[in-house]
Amino acid sequence: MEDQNLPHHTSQPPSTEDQNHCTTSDQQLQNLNLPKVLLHGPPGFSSVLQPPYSQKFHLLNPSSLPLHQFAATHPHHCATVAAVLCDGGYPLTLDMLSLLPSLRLVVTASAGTDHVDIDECRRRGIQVAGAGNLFSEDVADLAVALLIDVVMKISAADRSLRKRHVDSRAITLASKVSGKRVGIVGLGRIGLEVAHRLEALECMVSYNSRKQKPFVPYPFYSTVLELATNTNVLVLCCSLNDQTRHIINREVMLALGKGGVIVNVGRGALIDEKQLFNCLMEGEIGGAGLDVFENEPLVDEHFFSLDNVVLSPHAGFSTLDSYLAICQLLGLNLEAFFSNNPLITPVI
Ligand SMILES: O=CC(=O)O
Repeated sequence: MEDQNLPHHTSQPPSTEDQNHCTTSDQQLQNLNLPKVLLHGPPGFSSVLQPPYSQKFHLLNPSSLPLHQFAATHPHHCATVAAVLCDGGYPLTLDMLSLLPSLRLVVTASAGTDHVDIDECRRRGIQVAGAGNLFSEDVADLAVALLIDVVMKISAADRSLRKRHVDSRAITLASKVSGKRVGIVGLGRIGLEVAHRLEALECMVSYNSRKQKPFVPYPFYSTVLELATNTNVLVLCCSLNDQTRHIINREVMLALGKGGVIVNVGRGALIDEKQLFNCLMEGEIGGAGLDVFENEPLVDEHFFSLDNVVLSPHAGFSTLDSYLAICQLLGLNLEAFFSNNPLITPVI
């Protein structure tokens, strides 16, 4: 696979060398009775499964080959793969799943599962485990950091200073974070973490989600349009599905208004990105902080020219602490499944 298709989740820190799928005969003998686990992620992905877990499975690592080519060249392996360990940036579509007739488990190194055909997994009785809440705090921290950066124009001021525009204060008048009316779209674990942080910043939090949450004190709006109408900032924390794709359209952006800011730590396609660019250009909204993009890992370069946009490379979960924790969690999920125990962080 091309380097440019490498995602985010588990591509760092630098990995040990990939395990080659053409194993030596000694290894083959050793592996005979071990469950076959196919690694579906960026080069270096094999390093996410560390000892002792890596020794409990027969790992197949086709990292340089797309899955369908691996299936064509190694049909015997694909016929008996019992589990797939995948990265959030690597899709597992219906077609791909059909190449793996013995598949019983998918473990993904991501909290989001929009890259996996969950309906097909459910239909075939394939269990799925994800990152659970492991990244929630990191992602919430980043969401708030992006919000503060856009509103207070920190990155813009930094760029200005580096260009020796020493009197940059004149052109980078920022606005206050405290007192902002912030609408959170999707009040799951990440959304709640964002809300708690914003309370400390004296923002007024409200939210939209599929259902009103009786246990939270924040005002609920049943549509994103109403939420946008009543807030200065939207923070997108919901998952991507058919109902939420382009949930932030031009109408919502216009409702948010000229000083409005959008922060996205969910998935790129929650926003109609072309309309976002147009609204930013036309001054219909004030700014955006984006950690996720519609065509990841590519970023629409139009955004590079906008000083009121802060960009981050889908890095909400990529602290070293969380990387170490996800490595362990992936192994624990595999081990649980093959010992007939419940998954640690089940999705289905
Ligand atoms: O985007 C990050 C994740 O889904 O874990």
